[in-house]
Amino acid sequence: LNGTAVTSPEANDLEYLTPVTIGNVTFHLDFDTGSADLWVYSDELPTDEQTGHAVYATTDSKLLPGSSWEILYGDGSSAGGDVFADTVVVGGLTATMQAVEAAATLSAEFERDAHSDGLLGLAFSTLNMVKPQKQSTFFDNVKSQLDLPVIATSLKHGAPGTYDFGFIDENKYTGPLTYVDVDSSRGYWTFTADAYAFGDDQISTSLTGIADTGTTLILLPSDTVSRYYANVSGAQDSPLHGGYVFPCDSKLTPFTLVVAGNHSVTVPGELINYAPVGSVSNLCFGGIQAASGLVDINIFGDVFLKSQYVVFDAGSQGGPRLGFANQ
Ligand SMILES: O=C([C@@H]1CCCNC1)N1CCCCC1
Repeated sequence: LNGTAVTSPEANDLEYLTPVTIGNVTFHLDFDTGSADLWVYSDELPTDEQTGHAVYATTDSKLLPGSSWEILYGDGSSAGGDVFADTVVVGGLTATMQAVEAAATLSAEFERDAHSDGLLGLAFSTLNMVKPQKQSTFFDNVKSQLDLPVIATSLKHGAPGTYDFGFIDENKYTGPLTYVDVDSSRGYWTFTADAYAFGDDQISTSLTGIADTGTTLILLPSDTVSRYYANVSGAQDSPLHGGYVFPCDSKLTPFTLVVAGNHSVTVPGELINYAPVGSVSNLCFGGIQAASGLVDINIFGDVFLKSQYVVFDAGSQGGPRLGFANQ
């Protein structure tokens, strides 16, 4: 059995939300290939923090005795609580004894997110934060039902896309799929590009980072980012806006990763114009920004992933790997 779930972007493609049924309640969760916990808003939160969200009824649920969870994300946000076992359905696929992590505390960033009802982690289960015993991700729990141990993402700019589980949909991409090996030793979908390019200007330096559906932008080393915006007239690193901004009518340089020897994975300039900074100024915020001090790795987030049909292959032909094709 395989499955497909439709995922829909919030305003400015800030995050993509996908319906997940837990017990008999449907939650809209942020699928996150950069973490490995499935957590949801719950009745253990202060009532005002539950308002507007689907809420997990812990009083009707099967507790995992003695288990708890606490996560600090690289963007500084955090959440924590206790753990239950429940039936979780995504895109027609069912995990009967899925660890569902009920939020009892949320940081301000999550309290401000009026739309997401929680996260569904799709990184490797070694990254799960439940104690005393790590729990398996939804993907690990359904993997044995799938034809192939793969998740394939089709995230789009300003339009619904899909998460395919167990199969690769040839109708969703053009040209060949190019695969690159993944180093899963830190629990992320980490890969290395042999070189990268800003437009026609190739830089023969390797770039290692993670494919992270839960991060909005592309986050790179600050000197690399400054070199990119040197190509964009009128661009400036604005403390007021928290990163690089430029005139909204700028023609942005494409960003290319060179992988698997000589295959180019290119993000068109248009996708690097992330969004206007506000309703009055004609400044736009860049889709490539510097990784914050908290995070010491590069993150290829949604701005990157939107240009590709991406196959997160956990080992259909040996080790874990990522496949990229234009969509
Ligand atoms: O917390 C995160 C991200 C935050 C946004 C959502 N995806 C997971 N990490 C990924 C990069 C290394 C540090 C941990």
